Parts: sequence; C-alpha cells; structure tokens
Amino acid sequence: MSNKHPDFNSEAKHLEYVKGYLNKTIEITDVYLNKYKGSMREAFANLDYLDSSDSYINIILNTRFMEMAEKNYTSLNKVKDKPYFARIDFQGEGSLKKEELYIGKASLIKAEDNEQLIVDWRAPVASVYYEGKLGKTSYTSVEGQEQGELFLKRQFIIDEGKIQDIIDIDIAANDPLLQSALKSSAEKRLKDIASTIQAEQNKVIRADMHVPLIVQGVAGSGKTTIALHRIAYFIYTYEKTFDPENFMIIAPNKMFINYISEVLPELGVEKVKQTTYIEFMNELLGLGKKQKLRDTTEKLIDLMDQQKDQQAKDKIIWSCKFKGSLELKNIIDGYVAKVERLSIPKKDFKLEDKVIVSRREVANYILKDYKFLPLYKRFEQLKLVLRAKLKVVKEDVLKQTEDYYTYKIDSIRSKYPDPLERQKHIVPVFDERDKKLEQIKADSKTLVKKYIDEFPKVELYDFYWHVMTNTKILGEFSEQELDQQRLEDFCSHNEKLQYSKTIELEDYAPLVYLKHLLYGFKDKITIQSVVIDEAQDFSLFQFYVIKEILNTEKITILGDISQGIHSYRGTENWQDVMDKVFTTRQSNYITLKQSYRTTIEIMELANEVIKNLKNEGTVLAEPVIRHGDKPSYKSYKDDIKLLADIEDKIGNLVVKYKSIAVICKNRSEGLRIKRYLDKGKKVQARLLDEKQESYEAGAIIVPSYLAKGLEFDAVLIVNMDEGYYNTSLDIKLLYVALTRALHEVHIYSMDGQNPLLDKVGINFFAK
Ligand SMILES: Nc1ncnc2c1ncn2[C@@H]1O[C@H](COP(=O)(O)OP(=O)(O)OP(=O)(O)O)[C@@H](O)[C@H]1O
Repeated sequence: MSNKHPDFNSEAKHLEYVKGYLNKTIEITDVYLNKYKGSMREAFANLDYLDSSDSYINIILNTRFMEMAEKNYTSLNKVKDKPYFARIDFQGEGSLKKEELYIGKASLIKAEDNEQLIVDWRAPVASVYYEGKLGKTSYTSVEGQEQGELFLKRQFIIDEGKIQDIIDIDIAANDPLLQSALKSSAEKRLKDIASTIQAEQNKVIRADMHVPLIVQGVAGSGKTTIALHRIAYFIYTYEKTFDPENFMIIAPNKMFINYISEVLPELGVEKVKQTTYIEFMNELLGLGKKQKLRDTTEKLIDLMDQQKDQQAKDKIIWSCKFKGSLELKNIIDGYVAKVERLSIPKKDFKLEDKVIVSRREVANYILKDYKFLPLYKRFEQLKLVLRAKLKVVKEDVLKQTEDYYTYKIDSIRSKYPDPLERQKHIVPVFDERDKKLEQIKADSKTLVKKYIDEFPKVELYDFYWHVMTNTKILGEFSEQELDQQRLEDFCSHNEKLQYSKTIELEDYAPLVYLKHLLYGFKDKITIQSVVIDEAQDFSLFQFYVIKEILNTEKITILGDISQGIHSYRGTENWQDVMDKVFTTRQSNYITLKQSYRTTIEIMELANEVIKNLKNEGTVLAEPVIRHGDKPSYKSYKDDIKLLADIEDKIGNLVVKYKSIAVICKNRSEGLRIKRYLDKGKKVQARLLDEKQESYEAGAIIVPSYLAKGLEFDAVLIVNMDEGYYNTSLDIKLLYVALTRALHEVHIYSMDGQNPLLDKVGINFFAK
C-alpha cells in the first residue's frame, strides 16, 4: 500500500508545504492582476494590508519571484491540485549539496531564498528524470554537458492534492506511471504526457532546434504528442528569442487540429499557429474564387479501386510524383531564369539623348544586384532607382537645354542689331525653347513608367499553366530525360485542370514556389520554426517550399513511412529529405520503435500485416508491455448478418469505452453501415468526413484513409464491398486501421475479402 512507503509522511508534509506556498503565490498574483495596473513591484509594495508577515517584505525585493509568479500565473493555477509528479535527488559534480528537485508542469521559486520548489519539466536538469539511471549521469544545459550523480528517482501519483502513491524507480524499464497512463481510456483529445515521457522521446523533444530534425516513428510511438511537447519545450527554452507566434504546426486536417488543440493550452502553447498544409498554402496563394481545389481524397479512392486499370493508376502516380519532385523545381528554376533574362528591355533608359541607365546596367540590377528579390519586386526596386537617377539627370538636361537656347538667343542678338529684325528671329527661338523644356518635363514624368512597362506582365496562373502544359518547356529545362508519352499525358491532364480553373493538392508546391520566385508574398512571414506531423504524406518539393519561403531550417518532421497511404505523392525515404531538401546542414535523424498506444496482441497482428510490404527499411513496432485480448476476426457469407453483428458489438462496447471507431475501407461502405445503424436505432454512429472539424467521443464510422493520426479505445475493421489485398496501399491502410486501437480490435469481413489477414496464422486471433 502506498502509505507504507517509508517517506510517505514526510512527502505528504512536503506536498502540503508546496501547495500552501503555491496557493499564496496565486493569491498574491491574483491581487496584482485584478487590482493593480502598475508593475509587480508596486503591487507587492501595497501588500501589507493583506498580510504583514516578514516573508512578504522579502517578496517585494525579489524580482525573480515576481516575474516568475506573473509569468506562471496560469500554469500555477492549473497545477494547484497536482504541483509535481516526480522527484529526483541529484548532486552535480563539484556541488557540495545533494538537491531534492520536484518536477512538475510549472515553475515555482521560493521568494525568500530562491529555492526551486517546483522545477519545470522542460528545465535542463529535468532531463535527468527522463533519461538518467541511478548513479553517475549527465544532462545538457546551456553551458554544456553537466555531470553528476542521481540518488533517487521517484514518481508520485497525486489526486486532488493528496498523494495516492509513491513509486521509486531503480531501473528505468516499464515504469508504473506509464503503465497506468496507458491503461486509461481514449479521451476525445490528445493527452499531455509530461510525467511519463520516455528517454527516446525526451531526446526528440530536446533535440537542437536549429538543425532540421526528422523523426521516423512507428504507429503509436507518440510522434504527435512529442511534437506538441517539443514546441512547449522551445517556448520555454527560447523564451527570450522567440515568441509563440513564431512557431507553427502543420497537421493533416482540421479535425486533427481539433484533436490536438486541448493539449496545447495545457502545455502552455496557446498562441502557436496551428494550420493544415492546404490552409497555409491557400493563405500564401490567396486562392480566391477564380480557382478551386480538387477533392484531395479523389485520387486515393481511384488508386484503391480494384476495378480501375493499372495503366490509369500509373498515370495518376507519375503525375503526382512529378509534381512533388525536385526535378520540377529545377525546371521552374530554369524557366524562370530564362524569363528573367528575356525580361530585360531592349533599350537604354534615357532622357533625350542622354543615357541615364544603360541596358547593361539594367540587366545587372535585375539579374545580379536584386537577385535576392522575387522578379516583380526587382522591377519595383529598379523603378525607384530609375526615378532617383532621372531626377538628377532631368535637372542637367533642362539646364543644358536652357544653356543651349541662351547661347542661341545671344548669337541672334549679336547678329541682328535692328530690334525689330532681332525680335522676329528671337521670338520663335523662345517659343521653341519653352516647348522643348515643357516636353522634357512631360517626358520625364512618364519616362520611368514607360520603361518599366516594357517588362512583361504575366499573371501567376497563366505563367504556371504555360509551363505545366508545355512538353517542350518541361523537356528543355529538365535535368533528366523525361518519357515523352508520360509528359504528354501529364500536360493534357494539366490542360483539363487549367480549363476547369481547378488545382489539385500537388499543384500547391510548384505554384507557391513560382509565386515566391516571381512575386513574393503580401504579408511578411514571421514563422521561424515549423513542426510537420504525418510528414510521410509530404513530397520533397513540399518540404523544400516550406523551407524556402519560411527561410528556415528549424524544421521538425515527424512521420511513419509504413503509414504512407499517400505515398504516390509523399515521401518513401527520409534519406532523400535529408540529402536533397536540407543541403546546407546535416539533419538529425531519430527513429522511435517503441509503440505506446496499443496492446502487444494488437501490435503483433499489425506487424504481421506490415511485413507484407517487404520494404527493407520497415521498422517493426515494439509495443510497451501491456496485454489485452487478441483481435477477433470473423468472415461472413451474409452481409446482413455482418451488419447485425457490428451493431451488437458497438452496443456492447459503448458501455465499456469512451471512443469506438468502425473503420471501413471507403466512404460508400461507411454510408451503408450508417444507414443500417440508423434504421435499427439501437446504436448511434456518425460518419466522419474530411471537412469535419470536430471529433467527439462515442461511436464513429471512419473511412480508412481518414483514420491516420487518430486513436480509439476499440476499433471495428469492416470490409464488405471492398477488400484488403496484397498491394502496398491496402497493406498500409489495414496497418493504420489496426494501430488506431488502444484496447480492442474486431475484424468483420466478407468471405475472401481479406487475403492479407487470411494468411496470418490463427494464433494471432482470439479463438
Ligand atoms: N510517454 C508516454 N506516456 C504516456 N502515453 C504515451 C506516451 N507516448 C505516447 N503515449 C500515448 O500513445 C498514444 C499514441 O501517441 P501519438 O498519437 O502521439 O502517436 P503517433 O506516433 O503520432 O501515432 P500514429 O503515427 O499512429 O498516429 C497516445 O495515446 C499517447 O498519449
């Protein structure tokens, strides 16, 4: 029993003490926040009417405390009932004192002596709790590697402000806190895991922000969870250099954002930009009414269709791969360079006969000096230069013209002594002079505009489709030999898109890249660090564009190649990302093998399925030791019987669990199930669609391609009309479906529709 722990009483006393201090701090900060508009210092100066004890006088003098209290006000409020979750006893090398450090989700410093009552989990020393074993250990701080000795690693289960359990960890394996965390049911939102972060995950969270980081993690290894904790860590660690607004998470869809949204404030990560790739690209392009985006699931559905002929599928795949390739980027680069060269006007910039800026100089400005700017911004810049130079030259030219006429008039004067005769000759010259001066002035008003107008004006989409529908341009600027037939198919596919004013998801990267090269973007982009989740769905060109337009390599990429159901457009190999996208620095690469979501029994079956991929690089997940029932698998001859069984099963599971998913192969199958359930009225289930933004608890029917990233207590995998066959897409879809479950999987299939499972040994299934 917990209270048998020898230190139970002293720890309970300590907890009371910390809670007392914490509550007092909150109270004081409350007063400040509510009543005083001035500085914290003033607030504390007025405190004697509240409490005159000496400690508060000290508080007044302790700015560190004040800052900490104000900054941590929200987080301290959140941890009132659970101020910390662990304790480490650590003695740094060269330090005389062994420190007892209590680790929690906020930071609390004692005003009187600066003692850390709670150490934030993101502080450097907290790494010892996550990674250190008892005995000699080390952690990385701002100063470098700190050596020391770890004497105690203790976990607390605290509920409603009372210690429920104390667990001392001697060897890191299988800590009980993790076990109990994993047993819990799936909420409708993702959890924060600050108290149970594992050593390999801690490495990802704390990996250097300045270097690109690529994380290949098996299903359920905590990638999404870690991504959020990593941002929380950045915000804490780089508080002085970065604002939360400088960070951005790119998630696969709105529903996913909703799914992760609640954990963010808990981690103190409110103001981070959360977006989807599509939303971000639309923002950059300003995709208006003129262009629409084609349904992004259409292609996947085509590729899943067993009836569709392979040639048609190959065309889709080739086109998507090509649009996502760096080869296309090279083509765009080459073509834009040519356009740049051709854009230089044929004439010098001159007023009268005076050359102000020669054509060569103009070329220099455009092709060299302003090369760092998008092409059209260079024209704008050149405009300013021309205007400034013209202003100077105009005065000269006017002066010279006047001088010329003064000379001419003087000569007439000396030539004609007779006043009448003189006047007769002089007046036309005066008129001529005035006209000339007027003309020069008028010319110089429009001179710059006329010159700049010589530069070609092309609208982004016209430019884009011009390249994408032209086999000649594509062939000319490609560094590789491209198959002519493929190119023709590609161009005619693009012609159809152009004609219908539609773009597809794969067009975003080249379009945004082209806009970046030609026009630039309206608003300044302030994002400096990006986290991309489910990144296996991104092409090399997509990664490249994000890196280029944000002008940053502070990019964290998390994904799982085995779940790459969009591999026709995504990445199949992280090495390429490292070698071809991030060329200036060596990226960090971390693999996560441990899976936390599901039970050993479910993971073993999922591994049997994914082995069919026969990919040498496939990393099989190693489940955390947590047992459950083996998945059940039933084949049917009668689909009505199958539907009735699903209905019964959902009825049983809803009593037991918070979230249940019926994963069907595609939407039409989902609709059939929904209609059946609606008619029977015994159980309720919603059908998930891609545009849906919220994710509620209860039973939900999910088309297989929308299941990635999500998790449910129990999963029913159903295939009635569409099977799972031995194709890489089906293998991945089934793998994703199986790995969504925390506790139970039940598979319902029409006879012969699931050859992938039929060949798995019966030992993997419940009897
Ligand atoms: N250290 C941990 N302590 C407790 N729970 C954890 C830990 N790591 C991961 N989990 C849990 O494991 C589950 C899977 O996490 P998450 O969804 O982040 O994984 P993922 O790698 O993104 O999965 P997938 O690729 O399958 O979508 C979640 O329920 C998460 O809370």
